[in-house]
Amino acid sequence: MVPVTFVLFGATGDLAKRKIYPALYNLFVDGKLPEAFSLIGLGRREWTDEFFQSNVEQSLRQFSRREIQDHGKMESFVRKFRYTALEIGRTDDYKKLLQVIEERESELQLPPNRLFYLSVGPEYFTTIASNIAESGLGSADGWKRLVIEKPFGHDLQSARDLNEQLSKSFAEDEIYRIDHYLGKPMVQNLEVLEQANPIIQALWSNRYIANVQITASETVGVEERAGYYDHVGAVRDMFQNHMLQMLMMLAIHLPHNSSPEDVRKHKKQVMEALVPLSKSDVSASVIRGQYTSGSMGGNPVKGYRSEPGIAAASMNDTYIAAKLQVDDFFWRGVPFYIRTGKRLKEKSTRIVVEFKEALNQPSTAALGGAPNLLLIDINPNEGIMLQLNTKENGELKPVQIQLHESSKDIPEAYENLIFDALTGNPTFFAHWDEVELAWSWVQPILDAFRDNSVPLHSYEAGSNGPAEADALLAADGYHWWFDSKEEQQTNGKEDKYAYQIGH
Ligand SMILES: NC(=O)C1=CN([C@@H]2O[C@H](COP(=O)(O)OP(=O)(O)OC[C@H]3O[C@@H](n4cnc5c(N)ncnc54)[C@H](OP(=O)(O)O)[C@@H]3O)[C@@H](O)[C@H]2O)C=CC1
Ligand SMILES: O=C1O[C@H](COP(=O)(O)O)[C@@H](O)[C@H](O)[C@H]1O
Repeated sequence: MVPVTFVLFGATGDLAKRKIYPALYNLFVDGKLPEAFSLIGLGRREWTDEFFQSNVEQSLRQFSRREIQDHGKMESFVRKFRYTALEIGRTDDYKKLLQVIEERESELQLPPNRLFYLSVGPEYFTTIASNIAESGLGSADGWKRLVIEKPFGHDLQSARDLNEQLSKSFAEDEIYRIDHYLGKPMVQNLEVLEQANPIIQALWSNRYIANVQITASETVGVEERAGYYDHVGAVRDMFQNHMLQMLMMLAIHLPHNSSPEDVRKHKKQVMEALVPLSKSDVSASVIRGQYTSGSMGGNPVKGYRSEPGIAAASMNDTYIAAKLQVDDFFWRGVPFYIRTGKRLKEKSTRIVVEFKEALNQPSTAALGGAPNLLLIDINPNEGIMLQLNTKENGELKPVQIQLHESSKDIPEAYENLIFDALTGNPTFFAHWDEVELAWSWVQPILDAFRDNSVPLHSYEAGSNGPAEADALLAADGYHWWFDSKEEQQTNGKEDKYAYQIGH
């Protein structure tokens, strides 16, 4: 692997501690970090290298998916880390940083390949990018890359402004916009599922698919992020990025041996085919919700407006469901239902593809069966399940066949994404075209929410969300799958439908 210096802005922060250090450590253990690797951590705090290294060590003990058993290995990992205090707005600090980087490069004989990872608030992105460019931190004798965390903008205009600013210092192919859902193994698998399986490929269109349901439900509430979340809501926090990325990954039809450019080109085509909503369409296709008090796992929990730091009359959305249409040759007429929310009954991210009934035959439901379904479990369980019908005692009976269940010892999203950024593979990062099209599609929803021209439905914490989201599907003759206990796949015998190969 190509030697590199990893320059981490926000090295003293929460994301670095919980995600970035553990990801780098697990890459190191798996032999997926370059032999010659240096990390320079940056923050305002006046830390020594030793203090920084011991913080990194502590974060590995607390957050790494692997238990730290080999102390020697961990020592050799943290020895690659150095710390320098830097104030983002102070240009002199970048000159000092350049010196530190060059000293380490010469000590370790590294070429000037530099990856700048911005694990700081979005208000700092443009200042950092321009200071990097102006201080000569990008060298003509090596490459430079910029990895940025979300949120990428607050709406369409601010995202465009941000991109314009960044592009003065970094070319598009040097910018890696993280969407951690794109790092999840099952989301990465979506590309292959259709491409590498002729059976699925043959069925993957409006000819056989009735509807697609994409759900990301969370049990957590707003936690300690009130200041951020109350201005953002589910639509910006999850829908504009993670949910639309999952839709793109499911709906693309890729040619064989596709390149990263093919993936991006086809994702862009999906976004271009999304039927736009006018502001006045929003109330017919979008459900906005906010949680009230309720109970989670038997414990009472507060409603959103009583959470610390949340405005008492907040109209912020903690839930959103929407019906989308992809108007292209493959998907015309197939509704995509998407929903995400906080303080829901379970933590689960999944995609359900519901197939149409057989032609010229009575409905399978009338005979005791159920529609054929393909369930793609993304998080926290990972797996694929196919629901078919069989006959038992003269009656149809749905059975669920577990096609794939991932082992627990698999890389986390951040490991996959950091590895790709280090090796220069942009496939699973959000290209500007996708981000812009996603903001464009979402903008009428933002406007309607801001103007309160759509109702804010309340739902009890611990429920499946507002009843109005059920009505969105019922109007088309469908319902959300796997919301009720008896439909749920439980790996167990009490499950009404469960039938599992090998169990
Ligand atoms: N935490 C998470 O789970 C997630 C975070 N994100 C995104 O990641 C980014 C970082 O989040 P998070 O780690 O939680 O934030 P924190 O507030 O925990 O950390 C912020 C970091 O920025 C540094 N910093 C702030 N201001 C300055 C400044 N003026 N000069 C130099 N350094 C500065 C801080 O260093 P110091 O205090 O030493 O000055 C600290 O290291 C944000 O964009 C967030 O939206 C995205 C997904 C999940
Ligand atoms: O980006 C975000 O994602 C998390 C949910 O991520 P997951 O991997 O646990 O599904 C969400 O809680 C957070 O609000 C949001 O900013």
